Amino acid sequence: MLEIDRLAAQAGDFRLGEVSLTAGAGECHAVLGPSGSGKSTLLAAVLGTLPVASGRVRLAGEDITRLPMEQRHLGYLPQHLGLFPHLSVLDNLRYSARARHLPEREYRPLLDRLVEITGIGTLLQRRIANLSGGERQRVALVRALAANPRLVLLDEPFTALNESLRRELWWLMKDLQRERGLTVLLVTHDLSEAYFLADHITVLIDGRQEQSGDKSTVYRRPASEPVARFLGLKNLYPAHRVGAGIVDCPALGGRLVVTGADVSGDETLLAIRAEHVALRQADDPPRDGETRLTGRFEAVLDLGEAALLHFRADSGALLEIRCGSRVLRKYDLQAGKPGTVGLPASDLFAIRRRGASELSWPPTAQAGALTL
Ligand SMILES: Nc1ncnc2c1ncn2[C@@H]1O[C@H](COP(=O)(O)OP(=O)(O)OP(=O)(O)O)[C@@H](O)[C@H]1O
Repeated sequence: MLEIDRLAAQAGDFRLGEVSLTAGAGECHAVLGPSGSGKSTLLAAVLGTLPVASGRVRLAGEDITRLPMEQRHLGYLPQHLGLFPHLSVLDNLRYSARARHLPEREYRPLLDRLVEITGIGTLLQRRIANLSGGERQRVALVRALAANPRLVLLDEPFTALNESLRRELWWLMKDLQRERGLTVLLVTHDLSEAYFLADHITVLIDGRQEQSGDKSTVYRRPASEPVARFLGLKNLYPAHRVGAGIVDCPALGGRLVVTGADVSGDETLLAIRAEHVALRQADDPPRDGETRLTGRFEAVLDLGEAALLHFRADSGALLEIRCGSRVLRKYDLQAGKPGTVGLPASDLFAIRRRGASELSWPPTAQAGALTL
């Protein structure tokens, strides 16, 4: 089990901290955040290549905060791969196990399996310089995993790979986590990768831990505007507190009640995920607690499995809607057509606005249309 407790570190002028997170044996914790937010810096501090200014890192109960890097026995796939160019692929793969003086019979079965699954068996005698980008990435992944580490740190491990290989490796990671109790600290920009692999998610913004929790909570209830925007939530509308648990949100049709968490300041944002905006027919009977908006579809984009729509409400608000592409055909949705959408009360939630007074938290807000 990995426990990071109020970890702070300094890289040049950049300060990271304080970060606290955990990952149990066999779990994956994904670290997300915009470029330059400190994700690789966090990995460097856990790995031991960057000194820790304060805080603790524990692995299986052992405090490794000040342990020399080579005694931590961690698997590491750096963003720039860090393969040894003068060694063959096979010698790169054996490097960690040999450095730890593991006998070949101990590490070879896992290594052979990883080689087979990643399809690099024909590359073993090649030099790193002669490999393609995707081949190097697979070699670096196998190298990070081959010595059967307790914890593996993966910095953007699957970026140069095609979709089908990436998915295959995602499943491989799941297998290794389950079979060997492999614990993973993963840095990624890819939200679907984080949702697939991770049990928990931490979002870093400007070196600060903005939110951390189980992945569905972070997904369903981003705690602040920067997290929401980073996670791709577009439907955010300014709202004002007008009474206990009541907000006025002109863009979403007026007054709404916030039942889960009261708004303690004046300024907040009401939010709804694109996939929670419901498509309705103009003559659909009203539903309890659902806010209806009429307007016009401005754009309709068929992405294959799913579709993205832009809907301009009569109030002027723009809503992004995500639905299955079959729905497009069912309702014959096209840009320029008028339409009606529903905002289910349980899917509307309040978000803390940076720079403004804060909401009371945890974020269990549920908003519903208020009949006044
Ligand atoms: N050794 C260093 N000296 C000075 N500045 C550094 C050093 N290492 C990192 N930084 C700075 O710290 C900030 C965070 O860098 P870091 O690599 O951790 O970000 P990141 O979130 O991993 O970004 P990306 O997604 O682009 O890889 C950046 O502004 C970077 O330039």
